[in-house]
Amino acid sequence: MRQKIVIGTRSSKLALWQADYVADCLRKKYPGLIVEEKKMTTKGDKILDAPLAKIGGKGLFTKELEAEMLEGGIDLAVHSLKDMPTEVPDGLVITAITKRFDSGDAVVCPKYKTLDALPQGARVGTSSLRRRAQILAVRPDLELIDLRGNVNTRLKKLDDGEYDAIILAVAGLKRLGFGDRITEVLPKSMCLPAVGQGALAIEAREDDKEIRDMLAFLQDDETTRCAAAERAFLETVEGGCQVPVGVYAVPSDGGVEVEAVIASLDGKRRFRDKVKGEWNDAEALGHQLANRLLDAGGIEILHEIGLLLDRK
Ligand SMILES: NCc1[nH]cc(CCC(=O)O)c1CC(=O)O
Repeated sequence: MRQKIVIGTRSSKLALWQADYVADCLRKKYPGLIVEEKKMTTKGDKILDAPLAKIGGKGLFTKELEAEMLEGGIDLAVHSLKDMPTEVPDGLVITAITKRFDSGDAVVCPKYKTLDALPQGARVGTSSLRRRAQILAVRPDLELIDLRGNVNTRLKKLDDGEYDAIILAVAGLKRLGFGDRITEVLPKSMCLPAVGQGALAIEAREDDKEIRDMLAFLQDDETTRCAAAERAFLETVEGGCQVPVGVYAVPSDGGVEVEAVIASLDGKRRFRDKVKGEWNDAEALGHQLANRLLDAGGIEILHEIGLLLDRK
């Protein structure tokens, strides 16, 4: 048993909440263990003036932490699973995925409350192509405007009157104590979440058996299986957080059901479908669903967006 563990984290309030959460779980489980946090800045934190989709690049929020872990400067990193690229660098693994409580997307709109109630042409802030496409599909009249920055900054921009409504992950808002600002949770029938949205990924060195054993208790098996299906879907459509795809896996009849969408940026074309199967086939189901949506026409959308270079 290690006497001291160093957790690497980004320094946004949300990232710190997530690192603190894991640190507290570790201290409770292993009384006497010294748990330290090392705050780091990633490329995604530095570039705040460009839309995420334009900066591109995988691992925008993870790379610097991963390099530090490989060097031995930190023992583990806590990430939002949704920010994790499907490929983890050699020598590292996602060693545990924590229980997901909230997977959905929220509307924060003090004046009109719901998306339906927004007046014609209202200004809606989101930096996610996935949210943009799915919202335009039902409300093509709305003006979608890019919104960057951490959760606190985004809420401030709304309060300053730059937007009529903004869309954020339910999980992030609740973690930071802003659950009461949510005026609507978008139904999954309208808006499918990002891969892994709401779950935490704990990344460690692959060969660090001691740390990995110590972290094993944080793993939630159900969430892990669902995440496997969702990440397999993403792997096949080949994108990061910033492609207009949504996917959501849930336990169903002792197995798993996976539902996904690929949508054009204007929301006019949408390919959405679902598959159901055994727990053990979670990954295969994710791949299968991705291929089905690509074949149905999704592949043209991804080509248009220029994100899909090579179909695997
Ligand atoms: N891309 C930023 C990001 N990464 C994780 C979350 C929220 C927490 C989560 O989904 O687990 C957010 C903010 C948001 O999308 O509103």
